[in-house]
Amino acid sequence: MSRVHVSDLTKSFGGRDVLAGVNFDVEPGEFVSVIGPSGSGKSTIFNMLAGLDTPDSGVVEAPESAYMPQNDLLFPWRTVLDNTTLGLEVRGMPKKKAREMALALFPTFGLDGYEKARPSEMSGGMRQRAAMLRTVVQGHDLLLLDEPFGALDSLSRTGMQRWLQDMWLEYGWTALMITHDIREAVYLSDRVIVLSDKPARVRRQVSVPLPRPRDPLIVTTPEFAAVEAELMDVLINIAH
Ligand SMILES: Nc1ncnc2c1ncn2[C@@H]1O[C@H](COP(=O)(O)OP(=O)(O)OP(=O)(O)O)[C@@H](O)[C@H]1O
Repeated sequence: MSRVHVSDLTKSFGGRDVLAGVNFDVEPGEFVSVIGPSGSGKSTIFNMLAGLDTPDSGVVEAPESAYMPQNDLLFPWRTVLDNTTLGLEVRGMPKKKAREMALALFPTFGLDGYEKARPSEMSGGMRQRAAMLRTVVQGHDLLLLDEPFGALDSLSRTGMQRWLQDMWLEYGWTALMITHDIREAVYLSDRVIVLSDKPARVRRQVSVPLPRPRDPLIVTTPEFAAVEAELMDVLINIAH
């Protein structure tokens, strides 16, 4: 089951409350974004979903996940192929088999011909796709994406958002994504969870009832703008 269930989650660090009772669910196959003020505990929640940290109290139920952290964390001295096999090798898969599995995904991820390149020889978008390939090849149903496109320029970012939507439609993952970009959240998501300022609670959940596949120009429609405005309004009220 790839359902995510988070209930009454609390966490403090050094006596300072960071999470003050966080509740949300994510249904199998749903794409949900999490936005909120800086330092509101988004990465802390993801660490718990990934099993890297434990809550002080509350319940976290999530299937085994593939976690793609904020920066791509590719090793500069390894080739792209050897970077993408890393997750499988760590889990004990023989190198040959790991390479076969990763190589099969290279065309889909737009990385054909770059197997032997080093990360420094690739664009930011390609590095992100390589990091995503390394994540996806591990075969988990739940994708945790922490600001996957934060380091990219706006044009590459738009291209990558469209690409991610296509991948998600094809593979049917359950996806949770942290982003600071309201437009990115609306474009990609079925639902957006807005966290309050620290200590975090879920302030609002906003559904995005826009049809798929979504053309990048959907951002210019009144329906898109209405969802964007609702989110903007919640976030501005948190800040003041
Ligand atoms: N291991 C830790 N030890 C101490 N404090 C921590 C630890 N992890 C997180 N924090 C603190 O908890 C708070 C929430 O951090 P977190 O990284 O979850 O926020 P965030 O919403 O992801 O932030 P941003 O949007 O800036 O990435 C911050 O004040 C941070 O300093």
